[in-house]
Amino acid sequence: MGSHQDTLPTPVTAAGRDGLAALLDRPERAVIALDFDGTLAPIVPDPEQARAHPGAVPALAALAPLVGRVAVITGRPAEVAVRLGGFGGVPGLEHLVVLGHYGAERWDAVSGAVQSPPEDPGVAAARAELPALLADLDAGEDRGSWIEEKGRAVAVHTRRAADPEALFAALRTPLAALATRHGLVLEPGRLVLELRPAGMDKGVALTDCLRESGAESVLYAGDDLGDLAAFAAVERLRGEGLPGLLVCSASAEVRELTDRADLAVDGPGGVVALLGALAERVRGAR
Ligand SMILES: O=P(O)(O)OC[C@H]1O[C@H](O[C@H]2O[C@H](CO)[C@@H](O)[C@H](O)[C@H]2O)[C@H](O)[C@@H](O)[C@@H]1O
Repeated sequence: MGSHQDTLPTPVTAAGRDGLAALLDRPERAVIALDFDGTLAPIVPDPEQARAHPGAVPALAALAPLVGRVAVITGRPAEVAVRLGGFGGVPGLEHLVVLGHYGAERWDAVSGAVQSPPEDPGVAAARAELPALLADLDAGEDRGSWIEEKGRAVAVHTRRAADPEALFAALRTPLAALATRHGLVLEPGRLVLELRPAGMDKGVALTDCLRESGAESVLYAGDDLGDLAAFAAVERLRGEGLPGLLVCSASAEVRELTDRADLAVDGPGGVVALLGALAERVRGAR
């Protein structure tokens, strides 16, 4: 990896500068938590083709031994994020944790196993109704929608449609109604509408992870609407005295995180550069 020593950016907010200072002061008590798609992995049209940015695993592996914990918190099934990210069996990532399905699943590198709750029967019921509903709306696969089977959730993607935003907008209300009918919630994301069980979000997942780790500071990086719950958790915890740094992996597709972030970087490449610069700064201070 090249030198990042002089490239550690300064957060634009006082709270973010405090968060970064606390992280650098006691890195061994810091938690670094990151989203996967759009943050560690560039966005691509086919979710199965997504891969971690080539610099992501080396940067995480360099940083992880220097901090209290590194966690990936993702809407993906944990096993899928581990596979697409290439996170398993990596020297330096022996204690990595991947919290999948917005925190409902947990994979840890020590055991290599995934812990999951029982499946919600509402997901199977909603899944069974989806193809007919999309056909009734003239929004089937022939119109560019694509159903992602996620096991504990089901998602409808519109990125491949001729007008992805228009299809997304047209599907939002009917899919919200379908979710409600089956006791699920609708999770909107980057040209994706996911129907998933209620009761867990990235804010709950991050808060639990911080408590379990005895964290004294946190860095959270995300790019999409599902990351706002984690942003809100960090904001709340800052009010309770836990310093935190909010990083936005910025894109032209999502604006909602930029104003809430202490630091905006240019997509996964910017996140990787930030992680590398952090590792160098921490190592240099030893
Ligand atoms: O929480 P995340 O790790 O950000 O996962 C959120 C969703 O990401 C995936 O969809 C997004 O990435 C795809 C691949 O780049 C892209 O094609 C799609 O348009 C994006 O929305 C994934 O497919 C979903 O299951 C995740 O929930």
